[in-house]
Amino acid sequence: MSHRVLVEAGPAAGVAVLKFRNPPVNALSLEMLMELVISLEKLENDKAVRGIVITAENPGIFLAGLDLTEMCGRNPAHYAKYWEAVQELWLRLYQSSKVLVAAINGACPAGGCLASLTCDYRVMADNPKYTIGLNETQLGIIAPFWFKDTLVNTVGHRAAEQALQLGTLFPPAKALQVGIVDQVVPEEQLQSAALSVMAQWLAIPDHARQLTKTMMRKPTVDQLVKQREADIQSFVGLISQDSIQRALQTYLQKLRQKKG
Ligand SMILES: CCCCCCCC/C=C\C=C\CC(=O)SCCNC(=O)CCNC(=O)[C@H](O)C(C)(C)COP(=O)(O)OP(=O)(O)OC[C@H]1O[C@@H](n2cnc3c(N)ncnc32)[C@H](O)[C@@H]1OP(=O)(O)O
Repeated sequence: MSHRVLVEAGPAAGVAVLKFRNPPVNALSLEMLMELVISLEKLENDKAVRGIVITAENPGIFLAGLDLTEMCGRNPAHYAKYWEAVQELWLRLYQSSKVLVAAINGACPAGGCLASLTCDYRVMADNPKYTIGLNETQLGIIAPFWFKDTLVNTVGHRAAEQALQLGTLFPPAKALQVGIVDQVVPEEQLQSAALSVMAQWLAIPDHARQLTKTMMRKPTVDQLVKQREADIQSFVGLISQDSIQRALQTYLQKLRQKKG
């Protein structure tokens, strides 16, 4: 039984809706990553499901990205286990044979942005409080190569380089202009817009669409698959550095003090 991920049958035949519900901010903790992987595996094996709308149960925060508490003050074995789970989720999402449509109904930084970038189409609610982007450099860390590749595949090299170096979090209109999202709609129309685009994608024969998706994404997937262990070791080495730990602690403290 999954607590942090809710899967519902969608209103249209062949469509499931996967909702994040990991309060307070839908951070990708180890438990949540594992529940997501299990939910996605079940959906992948369900022949009745052809498309999945991915959204947050509660509007406001789509996903707050990776859980910073999983990357601070832990031991190398924990960092390795955590990073392997992050890789696994990305591999499941990016290689999914289903049509994935992200209905972005809240803040979508870093790992949240990455998850949405693995989808085939992104619709974002037009709320200026919501932003999306790979903001790792603002935390004093760098986006790994496969985060970078996923962004480059979406927006092109120049826009990705600028967004990554600056760690830009784009509000909806700007995100649309850069191409990080495909559509911006009034908040109350988000779910219907996602279902409408899903219907367009499902009008294409599955086998042709799936083979095309694999052809487009395989080179990017292969890069990680062939160096998964090395990527884990790089992550563990980097995240264990005192300077990185200090940067992450400072960022977490700033988030906590924001309220005070
Ligand atoms: C060569 C290979 C090398 C590999 C190198 C790898 C290096 C890269 C490694 C890691 C990559 C990481 C990618 C990430 O995803 S890092 C996470 C990035 N996320 C963020 O920057 C988002 C931070 N959060 C926010 O901006 C806000 O919290 C927001 C989501 C907008 C929600 O705002 P609000 O509703 O006002 O809520 P609060 O800010 O008050 O937060 C409530 C509590 O939740 C805690 N929190 C928030 N975000 C996180 C998080 N990502 N992880 C853990 N905890 C989080 C926050 O501290 C509050 O806690 P508390 O109630 O205790 O005060």
